[in-house]
Amino acid sequence: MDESEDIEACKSMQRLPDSIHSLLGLNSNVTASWFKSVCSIIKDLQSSKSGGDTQAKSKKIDEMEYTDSNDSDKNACLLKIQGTIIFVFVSQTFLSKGELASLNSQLKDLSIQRRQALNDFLDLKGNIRVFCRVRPFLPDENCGCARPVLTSDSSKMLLRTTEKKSKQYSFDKVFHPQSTQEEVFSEIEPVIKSALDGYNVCIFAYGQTGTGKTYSMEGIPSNPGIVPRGIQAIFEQALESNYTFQFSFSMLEIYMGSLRDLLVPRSKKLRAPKAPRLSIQMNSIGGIEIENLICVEVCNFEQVKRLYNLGKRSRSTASTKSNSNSSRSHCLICITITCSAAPERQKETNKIWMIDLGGSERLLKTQATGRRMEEGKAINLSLSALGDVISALQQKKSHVPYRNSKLTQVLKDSLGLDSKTLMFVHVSPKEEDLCETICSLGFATRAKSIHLESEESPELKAKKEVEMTKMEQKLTELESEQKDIQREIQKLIERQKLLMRSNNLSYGHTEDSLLFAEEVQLSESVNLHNASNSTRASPNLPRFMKPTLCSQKKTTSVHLSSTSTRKKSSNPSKMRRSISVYAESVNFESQNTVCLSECGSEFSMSTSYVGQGHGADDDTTCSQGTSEYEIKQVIFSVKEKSPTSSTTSHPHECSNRENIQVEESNNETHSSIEDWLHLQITGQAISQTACGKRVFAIPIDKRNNMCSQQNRLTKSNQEEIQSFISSNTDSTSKTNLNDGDAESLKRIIVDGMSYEMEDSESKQSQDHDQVSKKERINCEDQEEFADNISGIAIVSQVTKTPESTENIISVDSYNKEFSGPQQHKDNQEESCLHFRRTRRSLFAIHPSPIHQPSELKESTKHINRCQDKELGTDWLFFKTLQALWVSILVGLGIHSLGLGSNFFDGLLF
Ligand SMILES: Nc1ncnc2c1ncn2[C@@H]1O[C@H](COP(=O)(O)OP(=O)(O)OP(=O)(O)O)[C@@H](O)[C@H]1O
Repeated sequence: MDESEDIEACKSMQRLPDSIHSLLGLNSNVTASWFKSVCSIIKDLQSSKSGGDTQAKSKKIDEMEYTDSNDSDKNACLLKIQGTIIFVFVSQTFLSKGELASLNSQLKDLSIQRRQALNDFLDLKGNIRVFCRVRPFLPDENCGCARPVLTSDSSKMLLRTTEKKSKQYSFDKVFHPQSTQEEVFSEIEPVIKSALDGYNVCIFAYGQTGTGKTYSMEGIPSNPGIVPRGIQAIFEQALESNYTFQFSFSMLEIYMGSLRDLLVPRSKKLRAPKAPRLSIQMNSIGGIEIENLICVEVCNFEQVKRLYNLGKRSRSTASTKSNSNSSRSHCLICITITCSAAPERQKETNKIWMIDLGGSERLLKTQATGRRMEEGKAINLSLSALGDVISALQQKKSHVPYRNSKLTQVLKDSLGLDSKTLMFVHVSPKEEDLCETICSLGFATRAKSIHLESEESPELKAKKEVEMTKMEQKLTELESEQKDIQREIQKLIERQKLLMRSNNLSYGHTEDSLLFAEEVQLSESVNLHNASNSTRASPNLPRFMKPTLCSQKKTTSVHLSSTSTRKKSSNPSKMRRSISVYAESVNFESQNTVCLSECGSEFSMSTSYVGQGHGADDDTTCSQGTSEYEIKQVIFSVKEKSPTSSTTSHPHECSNRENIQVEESNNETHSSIEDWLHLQITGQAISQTACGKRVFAIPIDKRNNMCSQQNRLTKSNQEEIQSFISSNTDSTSKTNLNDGDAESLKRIIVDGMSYEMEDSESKQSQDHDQVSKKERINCEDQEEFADNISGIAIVSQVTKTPESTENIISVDSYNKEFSGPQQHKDNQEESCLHFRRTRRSLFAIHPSPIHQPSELKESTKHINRCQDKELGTDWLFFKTLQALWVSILVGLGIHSLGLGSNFFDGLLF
């Protein structure tokens, strides 16, 4: 019986108790032959699915005899049949639960095997692989001249250096000019899988300016490149996976040795506030964190695409001799993948970097001057540092020179060890670019150094090929086996749902049937418990402690609503606020235990960023943590909630209801993302007070689509803050804020001061911004939007350790704090944006007495007085000492000159 037939059969069975029930009053229609045929259907059903004890019990059906003596006997017969059918349903429900548990454990084993097989396969292929891509001639290029680049086979390349000489280079693969984007991507796909298995991945596009790096990475709309394909593949593969993942997106560039967040739009205004400086930090487990980098939680390709387009607009590009739209920086895209429900993954959180490197160029050839020359130098320097690092890793040197450039510092935790690195070296087919081509191929050779040094013999190579083919086959088999089991699970879930519905329908009909079914259920649950440990049923409970069938029915609905209301996870070790729908109730056991219990852990992951149900306690806990890093993290509001929360969940968890929710939320996501992008654009609208202190502001657009209720200050709050800010420009005006407000504002001021300090330190990035203003894309609409901001929400001081996000004070917690208990209560709904600040900045306070609320003014005055007092005592003591010392010196001098008192008397008179 195939899947659809099975389900159809189940559906008909589902209707059977109903049909029988409807016959209860119409006994005249029930004949002996009808009774017999129903009994045989039930027997068939039992024999197909039941076994062991279930079958023994179902012998009852044979014992049934149709007696047509009177109506009450007929009714009794019908009730017996009904009860038996229910018994069959219930027993099958339990059997399928046992089956589900075993399928789940099989699936887990398979996924471990598959991960291992994939990793072995990639290890054999090489954890650092270098590819070469030869660009085709462009329509406006003269392809008449002899081509210096020839590809002999898929891994070798001949470069004709002179008329008679040619040099051979070998790579993991060579993509000739006609190679398609699909072919290129085929090399990426296994690595994407590896990224979902928890390995860090780096994909680089290297090459001379204008050789097609951006084409390979980004592609063109009609022919997308590695980045869009890769990201799409990540989401697709996550969907197919057994686990739920969280993804976040960051985009930055390294321009002339400094980092710049591409998700922070540049402002055209001269006096516009600068974005906080990005700095590279290492966390306690050796991971690299970029302080202040915006990190956006994403849950589908569409969101990433929009963010990517936003970031792309801010990239530093300029027209050069070789390329009219040349990238003058390294562009780094980072997808951070988190999956805490999968212990077999290599890491709980890992990263996949996709890097469009700046074009390598010979300055002599480009004849670049001024800034273009400086840019070229910076690019070449960092490329050389990257080459050194890759070469050192290939040669397994004890010292890897990561510190030599910002690029290698950022990628430190993603290059080497068990990370996967793919380098696509691009070359031009043009004769005139021969020197650059030699340079690029030289770089590639260095990156592949270990391969060249231990040049494999043909036999060894052939053996390796065979081994790899075997591994690939094994991998394919494991993957298809995995898919089969996933399908089985899905089928079983469908069946279970139908059976459950049947049970519910049937139980409603007669007391007898109900009691009978309960009896069966109890005995079956005992069997099931013995059969499977993974089932969290509590069959050993005495009957009075077990849920009644009515309560089971209720709990089904409770469960469904609980999944949608998304309670908060109690897991305190989670890095970020998590919302769990983990179902603790034993009531689920009798219905869909395996599915729900596993589902709980999955959902607790999948909905972690939705931002609901942030209790006050949470926020308090968050605020107390110690911090090393400062990362601005933007979390989509509840409307933006991750479809991955459902779609990437374990197949057997995907209830129809959840799927429907996902589809609905997807529609909302699109409009919300637009709004969020606007918010990002206007996010630069950092309110600036006259004294230069900055308040990091999150603008709220007029439609209020993106920001959730809790992230908005009430109108009066906003007015208060605005009046406070304006009052700061007038030192005589007094604020009428209460103690709590003043406290909060103190913190804002502290933030402002520390930003100010950071600003003064970030001269280099300011310079960059000054320069880039000339090259910047049109931001007028962004500015306009910024001018239309209707209000501001103030971001509070946030602390975080890399391991724990309990230490976050989010916007909502600030708002809670600021707006008092009422709003606090209301703020349980959603969250939108989280900005984190370092604890360090808390201490980086310039004592500035102006523009402070009265309490702060008072305290500052007090501090100043104390300081003056302390300083004054020291100063007096020092002056006295100095005077004494001078007097002694003068005395000694006079004495040595032999001048007596007569001399002084003569002077005076
Ligand atoms: N494989 C290819 N097929 C078709 N066109 C290509 C290919 N590779 C590159 N091009 C074209 O060549 C031009 C230059 O490519 P691209 O801008 O990607 O170079 P780049 O290496 O990124 O340059 P830069 O370092 O200056 O940014 C573009 O017009 C691009 O469309």
